[in-house]
Amino acid sequence: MTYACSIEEHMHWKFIPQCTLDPQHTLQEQAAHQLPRTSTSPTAMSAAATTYDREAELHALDATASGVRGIFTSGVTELPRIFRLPDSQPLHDAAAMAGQETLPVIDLSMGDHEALVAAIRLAASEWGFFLVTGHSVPAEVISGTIDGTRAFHESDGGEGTEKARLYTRDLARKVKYNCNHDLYRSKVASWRDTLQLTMAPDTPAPSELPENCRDMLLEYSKQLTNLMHTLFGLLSEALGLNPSYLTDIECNKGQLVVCHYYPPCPEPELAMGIAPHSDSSFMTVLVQDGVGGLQVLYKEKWVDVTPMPGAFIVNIGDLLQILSNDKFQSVKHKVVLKKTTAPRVSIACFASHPTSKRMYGPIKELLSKENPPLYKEIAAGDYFALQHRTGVDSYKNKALEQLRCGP
Ligand SMILES: O=C(O)CCC(=O)C(=O)O
Ligand SMILES: [Fe+2]
Repeated sequence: MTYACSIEEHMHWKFIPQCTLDPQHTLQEQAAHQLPRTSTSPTAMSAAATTYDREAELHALDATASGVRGIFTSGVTELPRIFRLPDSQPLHDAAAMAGQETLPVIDLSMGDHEALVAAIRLAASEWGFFLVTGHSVPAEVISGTIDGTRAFHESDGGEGTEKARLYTRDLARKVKYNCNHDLYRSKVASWRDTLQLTMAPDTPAPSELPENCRDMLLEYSKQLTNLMHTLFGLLSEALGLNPSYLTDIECNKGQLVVCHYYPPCPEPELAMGIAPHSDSSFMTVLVQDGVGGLQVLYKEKWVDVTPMPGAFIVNIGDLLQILSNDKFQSVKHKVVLKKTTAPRVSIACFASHPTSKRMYGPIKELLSKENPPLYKEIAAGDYFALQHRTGVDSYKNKALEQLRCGP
């Protein structure tokens, strides 16, 4: 969110007009076409060029309206420089020390309710991340939504296409497709395209959704609202509150569904799928296909989230860390790229409401003399803006730090 957070996207962006370039052109051709005369040449996109106009190349990529997938299908064999991580990228050093631990797996269908609440409490406080099985989302809804996402991203771009219709950085649009929500702000672009849908509190008209996965997305959104309702109930109980507490304060009122597509990358070790970030949501529920690449920071080591068919990955967002007064952790995660010929698809569903004016701070019932509030109150919408301003870096969460009460 920010992703580098998905939801942060609501808070920024200048609108870039759509482009009608011939999708058959390679990105290099289009870049050459659009670069200023003083710029290098088609090779400006390549890693070998010694000087390059980064801004122009970002605009050239944006203008294709075909994202990273368009670069991939143009047949590049070298990673374009806009995606190249600096040699000293410390995050890669940390990636080298991958932890052996595995994420907790929680079976929602286990009969013992107390044991279930205790398992959620432990996972949310120690890891901030866990897998859930035994949920009631039908397998065909999950696989259908993943397949629909893949089909959308692999459909043609260019004039008159669904992709061109949806390609935008306009914050007001509820349904948008683009490449890197932070393309013009981040130092390094990520090897990823995204279809983003604001599904609640106001659901977009079905005609706004991509045609090939419209029904699936509506069904997925409904199922995820129900799953999140269950999870918020368990998390409320894990905090010692009544089960409806978190939904009563509207944690499940907003929903953002973010469908990521990571094309195969020519030099995966030099690029990033998603830079390290924590989610500014209350909670995020993610499903991934079988490719893998998601890593979670646990005890200062990056731990792989190995794909588990049918399981959802749940993580606590910053706003729930605030509400819980640090009883639950919002943890950094990132996506590394695999050496694979298969694209990766993941769908993140954020319980978040970036325009909400409702104030959130540590829950009063959790506070005492021994447990004073650790954070100031903030409106949900303002928190997203704060995270946007402060940015994210590898280990610190600057937005949370700024909200922390003084010593
Ligand atoms: O693709 C993934 O596995 C992670 C996505 C993510 O972290 C996000 O959208 O915030
Ligand atoms: Fe995330």
